[in-house]
Amino acid sequence: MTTIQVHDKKFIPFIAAADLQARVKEMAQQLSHDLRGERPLFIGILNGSFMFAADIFKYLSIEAEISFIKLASYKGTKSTGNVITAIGLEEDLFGRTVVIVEDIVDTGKTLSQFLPQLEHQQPKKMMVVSLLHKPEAMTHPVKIDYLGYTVPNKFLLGYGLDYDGLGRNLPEIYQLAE
Ligand SMILES: O=P(O)(O)OC[C@H]1O[C@H](OP(=O)(O)OP(=O)(O)O)[C@H](O)[C@@H]1O
Ligand code: HPA
Repeated sequence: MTTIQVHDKKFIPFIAAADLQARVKEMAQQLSHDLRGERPLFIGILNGSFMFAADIFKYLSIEAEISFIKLASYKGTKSTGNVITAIGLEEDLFGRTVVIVEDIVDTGKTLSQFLPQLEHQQPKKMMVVSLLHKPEAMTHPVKIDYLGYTVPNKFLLGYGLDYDGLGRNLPEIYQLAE
């Protein structure tokens, strides 16, 4: 792994592909243990989570379903601020064990606005799995039930994470060079 350039910025290696795979496998084993017999529904939040969701799902050893949704944010009224809606959620969550899969919880804004909407459907349990979390950036607290890595408040790239559309295909994670 060496320094790379994407658009106008330089990125340095942060988490190697083999380390990521080992950590994702560990998380999947923990989930398989904790959710045995539940037939959980995994919901990946597009676009960023596609690679992490595919890998963690591949390593599960229990019966499970997976679906993906895209979140769209539009300006609500002044009092509600931005409103986030889910596109593509066809499953009924009532009574289900639901596992939300994110690549990163950064400020926490996305999930803190979106999770209450899913709770309306009255799932039996809802939990959050995130590969990465930046505690220093958190302005909207979100409970993460399964976390891969706590990371510093620096822009990350690769393994699903993009910089202006590019870099999602990288199998390792890079950090913006100072
Ligand atoms: O905690 P937050 O500050 O809300 O940030 C986290 C969100 O940001 C990223 O998505 P983004 O909106 O960049 O869309 P993308 O997944 O399509 O890249 C990421 O996949 C999370 O969904
Ligand atoms: O660090 C990041 N990199 C790319 N996309 C992101 N979305 C939230 N945080 C990040």
